[in-house]
Amino acid sequence: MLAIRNLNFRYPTANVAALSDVSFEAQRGEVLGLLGPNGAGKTTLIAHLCGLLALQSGDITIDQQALAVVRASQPTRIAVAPQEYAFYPNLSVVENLACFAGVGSLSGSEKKLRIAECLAFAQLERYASVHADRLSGGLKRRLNLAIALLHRPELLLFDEPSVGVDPQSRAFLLQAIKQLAQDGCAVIYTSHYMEEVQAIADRVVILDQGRVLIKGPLAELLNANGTLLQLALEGDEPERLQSLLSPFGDVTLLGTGVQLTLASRRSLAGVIAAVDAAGLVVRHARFGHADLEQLFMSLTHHSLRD
Ligand SMILES: Nc1ncnc2c1ncn2[C@@H]1O[C@H](COP(=O)(O)OP(=O)(O)OP(=O)(O)O)[C@@H](O)[C@H]1O
Repeated sequence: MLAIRNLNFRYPTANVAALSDVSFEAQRGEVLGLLGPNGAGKTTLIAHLCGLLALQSGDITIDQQALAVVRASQPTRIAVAPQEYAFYPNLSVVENLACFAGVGSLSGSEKKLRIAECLAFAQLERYASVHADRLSGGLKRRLNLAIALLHRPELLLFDEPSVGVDPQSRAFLLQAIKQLAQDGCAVIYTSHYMEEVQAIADRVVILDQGRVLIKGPLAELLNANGTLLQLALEGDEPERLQSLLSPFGDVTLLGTGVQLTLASRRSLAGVIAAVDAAGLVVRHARFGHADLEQLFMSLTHHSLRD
């Protein structure tokens, strides 16, 4: 549905590119998780999709048509639920919906029906007559969501929608976004919370310093990347552990411990035996497939939150 090809972008005042040769696709019926640490280029990418930044080089198409053409001729096919609150604070919830419904092509009974459906989907019926500025942070995000859905968009962009949201609203938002993809939308969900992306994404693109570091179906990425062992010692001697374990695979310092990506043909038993023979006492151990954070760390040797 959405195809991004070889996208490059540099802000006029910047020395380095914000996006370098970025290519990926988003499909209907799927949540694409766009993940990356601060400054990775997520907002710059979303700004392109919203038409806020002009292309410098590369292509963005929707069903093989240039994005700019689609945005000009059928703007309601794409909707964004932005990081900031995108509504009129002095209007009630339902007045906001009526106002944004009027901006597009909705009118008459269809407009009324769609407002009711979006209120219901975002579970905002109880707050319909409340002024938007009196809503809690979580309810404000839900109003952003309801507004974004009014015109039945085919591509929905969520830019860090859960920042500053209480856990209950966060769980609701994640479930609602998953539902939208199941109903046939293409959804792009940006976040620097890898747990969220891991919870809802079908496909993942990880950006780092403006480049695509890794992309693919979430399940494949998590299964393909070997087995990880995280160890911490009594007495906090991670450097000693790092040199001891380096023959067993790729070792990264991780706070007071280390993370080892086991090389093929190396076994967990061998690692334990080596630690034991060195007389080291293990305080914490975790063994299993990598999660997205660990995958990112094993590729970049720094954390998503650095
Ligand atoms: N208006 C601007 N002028 C110059 N450089 C910018 C501008 N906006 C962003 N940048 C730079 O472009 C790069 C990508 O920034 P961007 O905001 O897209 O990253 P991000 O992944 O959204 O980060 P965050 O999670 O912190 O929002 C960074 O190096 C940033 O400093």
